[in-house]
Amino acid sequence: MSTHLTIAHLYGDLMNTYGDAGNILALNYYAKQMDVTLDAKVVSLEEDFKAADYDMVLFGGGQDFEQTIVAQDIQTKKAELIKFIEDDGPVLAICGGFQLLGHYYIGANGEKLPGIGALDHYTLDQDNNRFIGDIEIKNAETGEVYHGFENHQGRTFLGKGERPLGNVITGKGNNGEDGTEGAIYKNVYCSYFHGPILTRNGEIAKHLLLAALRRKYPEADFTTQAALPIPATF
Ligand SMILES: NC(=O)CC[C@H](N)C(=O)O
Repeated sequence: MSTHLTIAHLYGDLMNTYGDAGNILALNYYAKQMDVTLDAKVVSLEEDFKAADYDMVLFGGGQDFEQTIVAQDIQTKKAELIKFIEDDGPVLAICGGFQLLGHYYIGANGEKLPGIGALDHYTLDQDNNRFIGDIEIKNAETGEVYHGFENHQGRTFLGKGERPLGNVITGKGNNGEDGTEGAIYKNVYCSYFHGPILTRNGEIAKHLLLAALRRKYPEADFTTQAALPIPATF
């Protein structure tokens, strides 16, 4: 059976710090082994996002300047993005993208940027400091250990219905206080990990692809794809 997935790369031309676009290369790598073809389309400023047109959404990180622009434009896509998420659409949101899926982000200059409140977290600023460095976390449900590199000013606090992507082993994570990193809500995976995250943590690529396949092809059997081994990168 031939399977195909269409990915919306949200603001891929603006929110592309630290090579987050490499996540598409990683998805392609795993999709090929799962016998799935992919196409990814950048959906940027003043372009329509229709939930029904996509099987997955990627939303990368960005600097405060780009985030200011995106925070305004994304309000026009808010209703369809929430529809996609509530309808179990798989999403990967990194750093600035993670922040803008929540209620708000306070930038380094103290400006409060609105998010879309699709997830219940919020992000505060910090005084003249950033969390920068290698990070390692462990997911409480699967026991999977993920590796990445974080570089963020924002301090995110999770809300209702969200569980962390992992608990911090080394590094700072969401806020440097509560030991959480990232968020999972329905099929939405959020993280501060660059690296990019999927090249270093193939399990997450697999979770996203399987979620998209099962949603798009509910009658099909993806046991073989689910058994795909993930090469260790360390
Ligand atoms: N790497 C990023 O996406 C950074 C996001 C945001 N500008 C922050 O500093 O927290």
